[in-house]
Amino acid sequence: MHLHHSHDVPEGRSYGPGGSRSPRPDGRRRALRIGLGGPVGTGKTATVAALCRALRDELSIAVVTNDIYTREDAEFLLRQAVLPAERIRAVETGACPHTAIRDDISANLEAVEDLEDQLGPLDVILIESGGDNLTATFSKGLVDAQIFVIDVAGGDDIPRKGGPGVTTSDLLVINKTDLAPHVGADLEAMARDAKAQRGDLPVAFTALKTEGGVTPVSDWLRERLAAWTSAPA
Ligand SMILES: Nc1nc2c(ncn2[C@@H]2O[C@H](COP(=O)(O)OP(=O)(O)OP(=O)(O)O)[C@@H](O)[C@H]2O)c(=O)[nH]1
Repeated sequence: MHLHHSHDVPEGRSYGPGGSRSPRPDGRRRALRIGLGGPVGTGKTATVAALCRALRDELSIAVVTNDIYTREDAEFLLRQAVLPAERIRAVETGACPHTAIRDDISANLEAVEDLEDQLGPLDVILIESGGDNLTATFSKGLVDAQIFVIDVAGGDDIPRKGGPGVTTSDLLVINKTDLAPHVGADLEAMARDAKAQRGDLPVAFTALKTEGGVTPVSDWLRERLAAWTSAPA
């Protein structure tokens, strides 16, 4: 099919914007698109890697990474062989990664549609944003749901301080709980503060270096996917 190379995002994209379930031109439902954002070094790539390992035998998964000038995150995932190489795409944002996931989403949309064209039906596409600050959020035109990853090493007052990632993400991941005793982070206070900021929106505490550490996130993703596939197309 024809791929868009312009920087404008045309109205009525072929597979429909995030949030819309409009089918692909061949009538199939498009993949569920999940964004992963969060500050530098909190474990976004580690979450993507662990999700791929946990789910790749049961689901058809692909990944898009965003880095400023490099393909580092994609290369890490390739080295770790979490998925076959053709399932991993790198977008070099060349500037603030915010822009690529929020304002000018055309390069990411192109990567997503390209993956679906080349690989056939996919269940999930994970879109990882470059490391950024607490305000990085994804355009609803790019993703159907977003995960925001923070860690206990960044300070246990981050959930209390809020910010759009903490307050509005569909899943807040608080990673590196294994480090809590070493950095004096109070996990119960973090859970309380997150609840106060997020109400009923879910929070997952993870220790990704631990076997099975990604389970709360993979369980959430399975639920999202079940809701996505059971809703009318
Ligand atoms: N102790 C501990 N380290 C972790 C955990 N998860 C990730 N790490 C480590 O934290 C570092 C950063 O993880 P990444 O997954 O690269 O973080 P990122 O958010 O993708 O980083 P950027 O892409 O640079 O923003 C790596 O050295 C990981 O091995 C965890 O649960 N516990």
